Amino acid sequence: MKIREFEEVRIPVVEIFNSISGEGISAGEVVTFLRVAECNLRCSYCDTTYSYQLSDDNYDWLTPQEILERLSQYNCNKVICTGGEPLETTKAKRYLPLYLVKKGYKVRIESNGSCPVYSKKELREFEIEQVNDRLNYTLDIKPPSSKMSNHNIFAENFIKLTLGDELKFVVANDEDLNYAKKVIDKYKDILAKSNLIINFSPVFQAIEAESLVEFLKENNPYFINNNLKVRLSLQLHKFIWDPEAKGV
Ligand SMILES: Nc1nc2[nH]cc(C(=O)O)c2c(=O)[nH]1
Ligand code: SF4
Ligand SMILES: [Mg+2]
Repeated sequence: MKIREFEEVRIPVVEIFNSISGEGISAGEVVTFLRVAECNLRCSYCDTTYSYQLSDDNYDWLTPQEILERLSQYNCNKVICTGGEPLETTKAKRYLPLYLVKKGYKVRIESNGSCPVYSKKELREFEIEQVNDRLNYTLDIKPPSSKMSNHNIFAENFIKLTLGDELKFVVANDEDLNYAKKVIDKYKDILAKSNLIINFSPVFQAIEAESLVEFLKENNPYFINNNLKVRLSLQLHKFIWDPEAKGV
């Protein structure tokens, strides 16, 4: 889709709010969240089911121009595009993060890892030559407990990631940890080369953060030997606010 065509579409927006980024590399930074509707997955542990409950009162169908107007009220140049799934390939919402980059925002995309990151052609269509640090990805890798692990995209996406990008394993049990280890081992060379950060994040209240720390300590020699940057990531927003709260 070209930028001109994109300017004519409407996008289902669930919520826009300022908060601190709760997870990963950007944790603790004040950012504007832009949550688009709909998701191609149905994870067992989804904490944003309201983003895909199809009812018109849940979303506002906004034009790109209206989204820019809403964003400008938040006075922040950093946007986290989340959902739902922002990168679904068949939907116009896929191009919203590129549009925001084009308009001068620094954008991080929180994707479920089942959709391709942008191709060079898509960047060109939005008249973006070099993204540099204006566009970063946080890609989930869905483990067995999510029941969605057959949707993961691996090498084709990993190869396009660079410094400032990150992967996130949201894990609930030992089976998930073993799965994560296997994925990391299989793709360790690409992962090390891409300079990204690999986050381990516990499904809220499903696995003790302490046992995740044990896992990271145990596997640290392996991570170091393979030049992998691995971290624990807790969802700060679940500690600061009611874990069920929206818009935080
Ligand atoms: N504070 C805060 N940080 C977040 N990081 C990722 C979020 C998401 O829902 O994707 C999120 C969220 O909803 N709130
Ligand atoms: S990918 Fe994210 S929004 Fe979609 S079902 Fe899974 S947890 Fe929920
Ligand atoms: Mg979320």
